[in-house]
Amino acid sequence: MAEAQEEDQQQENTPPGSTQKPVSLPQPDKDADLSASAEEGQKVAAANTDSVSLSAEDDSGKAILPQLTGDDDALDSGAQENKEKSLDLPKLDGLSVSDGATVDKPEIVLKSEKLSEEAESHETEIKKVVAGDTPYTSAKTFEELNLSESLLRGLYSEMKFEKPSRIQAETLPMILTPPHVNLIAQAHNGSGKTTCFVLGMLGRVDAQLQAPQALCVCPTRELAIQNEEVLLKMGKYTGITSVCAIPSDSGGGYLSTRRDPIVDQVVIGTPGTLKRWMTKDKLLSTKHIKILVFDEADHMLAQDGFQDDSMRILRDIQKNRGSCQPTEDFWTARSNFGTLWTAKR
Ligand SMILES: Nc1ncnc2c1ncn2[C@@H]1O[C@H](COP(=O)(O)OP(=O)(O)OP(=O)(O)O)[C@@H](O)[C@H]1O
Repeated sequence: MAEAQEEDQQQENTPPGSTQKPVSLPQPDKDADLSASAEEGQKVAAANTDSVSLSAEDDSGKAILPQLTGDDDALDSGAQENKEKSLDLPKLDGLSVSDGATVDKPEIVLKSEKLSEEAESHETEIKKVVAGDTPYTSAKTFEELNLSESLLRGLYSEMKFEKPSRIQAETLPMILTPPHVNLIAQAHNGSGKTTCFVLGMLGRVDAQLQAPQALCVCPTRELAIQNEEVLLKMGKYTGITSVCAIPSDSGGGYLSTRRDPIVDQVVIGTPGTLKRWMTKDKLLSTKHIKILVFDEADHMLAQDGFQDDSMRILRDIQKNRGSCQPTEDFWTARSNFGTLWTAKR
C-alpha cells in the first residue's frame, strides 16, 4: 500500500487518462539537479560543434567506436525548439541498488549530444557498429530489419512511416538482431525514440505465445498510456496484445480490480503497479520476458527517482528466467532529455 501511495504521489501532477506528455517531474530535488545540468550543458554547447556520437565500450570501459558527425535526425517541429541547446548526459552505467546488488553495464550507448543547427537533411547513413564480436549495419529501410508483413503494414499504413529515422536506423538492428545487447539510446525529442522501443518490442515477441514477453517501465501513468497507444497502432495487424499496468483508480489509493493472470505479450506500466502485479498479486509472470525497456531512463534509473524499483524489476526478471538463456538478456533504456530541456526554458 505504501508503494502505491509513493507511486501516486510521484504522478500527481499529471492527470490520469491525459495523453499529454509530462514536461517535468514533481520531485523538487530532481528539478534542482536538472537546473544544474542545464547550466553545465550550455557551457558544453558553446564549445562543441554538432555531433552525434555512437559508442560501445569494451570490458574495461574503453570506448571502441569512433565519433560520428551527422545531420539532425529530428522528425517534427518540436525538435526545432531545442536548437542551440546541448544535452547534458548522465552516467547511466555501473548502476547499483541500495542493497548492494549491481546490474550489467550496457554494452552500447547511443547518444545525441547536441542538436544540429540544420535539420534539412534526414538522410540515413549506412554505418557499421561492432559490439563484442557482432557487426551491426544501420538499416536504410524497414524491410532490412526482417520485420513481419503485418508489422510492416502497421508502419506504412497506420503510422505512415516511409523509412527509419536516424536513431531508428542505428538502434533497431541491435534491438532486433541476435545476439541482443544491452543498450542505452539518448536522443532529443522528436527523433523517433518511442518507435525504437515499441517496434523493438513488437518485433521480438511471439504472437503465438500467450504470455508476457516484453515489459516497458515508465515513470508516469500518462507515458505508459501514450506508449501503449503507439504500440496498438503500430501493431494493429500483428495479433499481439498488450496491457497497461497502472493504478486503476483516479484518486490516490491503489485499487486492484485485476484478478486474472496476464497473457498479453506486451506489458507497459509504472513501477509500483508492475512490482505489485509481479510479486504481491502474482498476476505477471516474467518467465518469458525477453525485452525490457526503461522509458525516460534518466528518471527510471536516478538514485532519487525510481532506481531501486527499476533494479528490483530487472533482478526479478533475471531470477525468474534463470540461467538457461543468458545471452538473451536485453536491457534497453531510453532517455528523454529533449523533453525535459524544453520544459526548463
Ligand atoms: N521513421 C519515421 N518516419 C516518419 N515519422 C516518424 C518516424 N518515426 C517517428 N515518427 C514520428 O515522429 C514523431 C516523433 O516520434 P517519437 O515520438 O517516436 O519521437 P521521440 O524521440 O520518442 O519523441 P519524444 O522525446 O518527444 O517522446 C511522432 O509523430 C512519430 O509518429
